[in-house]
Amino acid sequence: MLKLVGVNKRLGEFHLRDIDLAVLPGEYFVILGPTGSGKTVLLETIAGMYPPDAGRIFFAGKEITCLPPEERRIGFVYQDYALFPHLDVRQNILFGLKSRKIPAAAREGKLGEVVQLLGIGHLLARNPSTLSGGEQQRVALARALVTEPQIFLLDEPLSALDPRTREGFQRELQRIHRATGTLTVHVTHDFAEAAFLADRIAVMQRGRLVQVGSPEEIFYRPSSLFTARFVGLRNVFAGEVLEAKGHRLFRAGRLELAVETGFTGPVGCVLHPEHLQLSPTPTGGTTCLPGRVTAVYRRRFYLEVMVDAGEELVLWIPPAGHEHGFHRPPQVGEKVWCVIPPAAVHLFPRSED
Ligand SMILES: Nc1ncnc2c1ncn2[C@@H]1O[C@H](COP(=O)(O)OP(=O)(O)OP(=O)(O)O)[C@@H](O)[C@H]1O
Repeated sequence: MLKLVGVNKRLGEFHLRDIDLAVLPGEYFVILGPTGSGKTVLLETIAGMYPPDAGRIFFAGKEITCLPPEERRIGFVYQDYALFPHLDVRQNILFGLKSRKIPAAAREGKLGEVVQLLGIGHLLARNPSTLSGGEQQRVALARALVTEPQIFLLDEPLSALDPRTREGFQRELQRIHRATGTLTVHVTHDFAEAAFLADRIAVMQRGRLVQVGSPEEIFYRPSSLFTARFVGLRNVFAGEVLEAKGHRLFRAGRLELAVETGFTGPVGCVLHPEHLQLSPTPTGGTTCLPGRVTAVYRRRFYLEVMVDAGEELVLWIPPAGHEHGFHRPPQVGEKVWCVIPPAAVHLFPRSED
C-alpha cells in the first residue's frame, strides 16, 4: 500500500494541502483535476522529487518520506514521454537498467519481456524522433516498466495523442496493468479516461483532494459543485433546502422541487438527465414539474430534450418512445411534465463556490 499522511508542500504561490491518501496494492488509482490543481506536484512528491514540508509517505509499511527518488522503485511516465533523443529505442529502454548495474543477460531478458508486452520489437533500432506519438508513448512505458517498478506513476500519459489513439491506449494501459499488477497512480483532467481506467478516483481542486471514490460514486454522488461540474454533469444547481408545510423543498432560482432529505440550508443538487422522464400529462405519486420544451437534439442513442421548468432542465430520453407516453419526439414549444423520481435527485451540503 502507498500511504500519504498529512502531506503538505509549498511551491511559490502553490500549496499542496493536507494530502491523506491510501492506494491499495495493485490498485489503479487516478488523480483527476483541472490544470494547475497540483496533480503533477503530488505525483512528483510521491516520486521523491520534492520533499514534503510536512507529512509522511509510506510504501509497503516502510516510511519513504526522505528516501531519494532512485531508491523508491518508481516508474515515472511523463506527458511528453521525455525519451532521450540521442539514444535509439533499444538504448532508451535499457537506460534504466544500465544505471542499476544489472548484468547483461538479465537486461536482455527484461528487455525482451517489455518489448513483447508493448509490441514494439520492430521499433528497437529507430530513433525517437522518427516515431509517432503513440509509438513514443509505448517506448516511454517500456522504459519505465523494464525496471519492474513497485509504483507506476503516469502524468497525463495520453494527453498528446489524438482522441482515437487515446481510446486504444486506454485499453492498452488496462491490459498492461492487468498483466503486471503494479500499483499505479495516473494523473489526468479527463473524466472519461479516469472512469475507464480507475479502480478509484481522487478529485483534486486547488492543491487539495476533495473527494475520493469509485468512478460511479464520483459521477453519481459528487460531494461538491466543483466535482459535479468538473466531471461534466448536467442539471447542476446551487440552491437551498427549505421547510414548507412539513415538507422539504429544494429551491434554486425559479426551480422548486419537493425532496426527501435530511439536509436543510445551502445545498448543491444534481438531477441526472438519464433518470428523468418526460410525460405529456401529469403523473401521480412522483415529483412532476410542468414545463415547456425549448429544444430537442438527436444524440446517438437518445434524444436530449431541453425543458424550461422554472430553470432549464436537460432530459435524455429513448428516441423510439417513452414509458410515460411519448411515442414521437417531443416538439419545441410543447407543454410537458418532467417526472423526477427520488433516485434522480442527488443533494449534498454546499460549503464552497
Ligand atoms: N517548482 C515550482 N515552483 C513554483 N510553482 C510551481 C512549481 N511547480 C509547480 N508549480 C505551480 O504549482 C501549481 C500546480 O502545478 P501542477 O503542475 O502540479 O498542476 P497540474 O494539476 O499538474 O496541471 P496540468 O494539468 O496543467 O499539468 C501551478 O500553479 C504551478 O505553476
